[in-house]
Amino acid sequence: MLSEWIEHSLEDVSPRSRSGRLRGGTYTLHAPGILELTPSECRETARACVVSVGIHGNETAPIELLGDCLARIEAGMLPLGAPALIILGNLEAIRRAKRYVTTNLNRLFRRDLDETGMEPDRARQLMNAVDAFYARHPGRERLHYDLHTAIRDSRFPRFAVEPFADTATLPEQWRWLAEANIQAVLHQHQHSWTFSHYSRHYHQAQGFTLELGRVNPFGHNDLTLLVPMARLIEALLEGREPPGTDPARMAFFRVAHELRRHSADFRLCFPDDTPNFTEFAPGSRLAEDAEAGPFTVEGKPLSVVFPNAEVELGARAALLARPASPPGHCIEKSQSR
Ligand SMILES: O=C(O)CCC(=O)N[C@@H](CCC(=O)O)C(=O)O
Ligand SMILES: [Zn+2]
Repeated sequence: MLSEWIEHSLEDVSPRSRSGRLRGGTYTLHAPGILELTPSECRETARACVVSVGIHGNETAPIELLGDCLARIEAGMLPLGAPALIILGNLEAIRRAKRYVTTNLNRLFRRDLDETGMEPDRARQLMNAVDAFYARHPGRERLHYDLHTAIRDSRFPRFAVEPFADTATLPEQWRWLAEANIQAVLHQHQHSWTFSHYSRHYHQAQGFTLELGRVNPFGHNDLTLLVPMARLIEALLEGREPPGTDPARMAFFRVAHELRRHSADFRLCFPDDTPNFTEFAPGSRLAEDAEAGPFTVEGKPLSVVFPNAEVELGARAALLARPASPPGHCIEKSQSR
């Protein structure tokens, strides 16, 4: 059943049964694309894990990676030892191989959301599912990895976005992510209302958006590059303590400024295929907007992440970041980089 869940969810096939047994536990299908795994025995070290993929419909590598993990659980190769909520985010967008259908789902995860439509309704359903899941596992450390791929190349193809929130990241996370071959970390500077931010902000979870390479159609992803990330997710599903390594092998950045598209007459002043984390020197003009005017780099260089001039009006068109110190290092060190 598990190995067919993704396919059946995308084909909108009604499940024969909404719950059942699997090796080492049970599964429950709460709604289309929302699957809970409950181990017969939870390990002491187990976290309450939310793993989400396909929040953007054209980001297929994480869906393939998750499919492999589920197949391994079903085959008895991966003994379930942690409660897990597995989410296929924007089913209709995945079917259409599009980032979203009417609006970007990954900007809607807020409890005061009052928009209506397919994506807002899905955001509410996913928020309710996460709320209920964490409530079923009180006292257990909470974790949420929201897996994505980026539209363009990157100086660091695999990187983590740490949402802005009051909840501090535990040092073990940096160690696990470094071992999972994450190459860089971007600290957010303000609330972003993404899915990983939701779990961090409202549930104090260790939540991250993980960018795992570039957008590709199904069947065109090189999953060998993601083996270390798959091992991390498998360790978490087993309820084992994942292995870690020195976080200083990752590059750390902090968002200094967010570029927003204010008018229809908006453009980014660099080529469309500029890789993420490309650095621009002071004096470089980065954007022109009929309403907000030009944006020029001032002071120290800025690195551009997620540039996209085609976003909806009012939405984020790029993050602009500067190097930051690795956790546990002093500020002076980062400034001298
Ligand atoms: O490559 C891009 O421009 C977008 C890739 C993507 O979907 N990124 C996420 C990041 C979420 C975050 O800021 O935590 C997004 O834009 O939703
Ligand atoms: Zn995405």
